[in-house]
Amino acid sequence: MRWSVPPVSRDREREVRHFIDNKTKPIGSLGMLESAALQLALIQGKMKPRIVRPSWLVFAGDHGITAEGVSSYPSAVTRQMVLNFISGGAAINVFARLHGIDLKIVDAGIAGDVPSHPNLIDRKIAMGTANFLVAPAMTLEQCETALATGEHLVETLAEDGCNTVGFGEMGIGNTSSAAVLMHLMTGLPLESCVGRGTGLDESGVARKLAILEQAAARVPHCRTPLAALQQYGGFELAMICGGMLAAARLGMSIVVDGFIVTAALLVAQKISPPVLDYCFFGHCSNERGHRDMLRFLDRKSLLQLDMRLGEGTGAALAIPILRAACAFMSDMASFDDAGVSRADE
Ligand SMILES: O=C(O)c1ccc[n+]([C@@H]2O[C@H](COP(=O)([O-])O)[C@@H](O)[C@H]2O)c1
Ligand SMILES: Cc1cc2nc[nH]c2cc1C
Repeated sequence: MRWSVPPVSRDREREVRHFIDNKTKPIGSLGMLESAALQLALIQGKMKPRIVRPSWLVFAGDHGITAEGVSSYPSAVTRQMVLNFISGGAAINVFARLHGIDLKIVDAGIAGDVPSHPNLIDRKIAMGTANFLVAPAMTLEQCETALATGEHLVETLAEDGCNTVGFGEMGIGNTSSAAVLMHLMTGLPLESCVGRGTGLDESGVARKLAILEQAAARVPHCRTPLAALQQYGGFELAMICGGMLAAARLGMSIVVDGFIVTAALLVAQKISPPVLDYCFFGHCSNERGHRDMLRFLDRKSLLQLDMRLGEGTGAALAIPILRAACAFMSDMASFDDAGVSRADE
């Protein structure tokens, strides 16, 4: 099957654990660095894994549902922020430069023209999705094109020698898409999936919830991942979903960002559950629902910084942690090397 992902082999798990436990530290004392190192070693099939050419794809798209007043910012901000990304002034630009991350912005479906630029990849499917309160967000053909586009972009990164890909997004209104997808993929009540997004107040969140309840009722029993993505997704969400499945199939590590990127992963793991073997969760976003998404997936995030920005920023900040996990595997002395006594039997 085109989208099927092989699980990471666990054959060398004992050997890798033994290698970690032989480092000069009490067993388990490096905490989540140890689980990250184990996972990286198994993904790469190497005792000394490395983060090579970390590359971030930030997918931008607009959302027809914004016509219902579900966001505190106007749709025009999607395009304006993309101009900011290409001139290098957004938070993700700053963090990417700080950590030596290659950054590309993808026009997945911005509702407006954007001038061409070397860091902008034009894959515009349409000028934003349709309003999913009244119609499917996209056609099945658009959905399949978006999945394949994400796949091809990640294949190109792999051909260029990147082994670690981070996903980011920009799209006014996309917490509405993400909330409905979360509801459909996890079965959790919509109420626990809907939050403030860019900054709605309590009454704004109540109105957003009422609109999303009505939208979700438009298609009863919409539980298959492809149908959910077509009905309620966004072009950027669908590209991220296809990109993640490709990255996993190619044996790359995936760094997941916040609420919206994890919603795309919820869809991807319904298509092929082993994609999760390749995922690292950069941070736990403050957007309502993200913590429950991570609980549903039974995964912990590397960071918890009360952020809720998107753009791939929370994922980018986790790169030094993944590098630290690689560094202790390759450079730290073992008990034998250093002549340090082990714990008493
Ligand atoms: O990453 C997150 O957890 C996150 C949480 C809340 C908002 N955002 C960003 O805010 C935008 C969507 O918010 P909204 O209110 O317009 O649906 C979109 O551009 C996201 O990148 C991102
Ligand atoms: C200014 C701004 C920057 C963003 N970056 C990601 N989502 C965003 C939403 C807004 C409103």
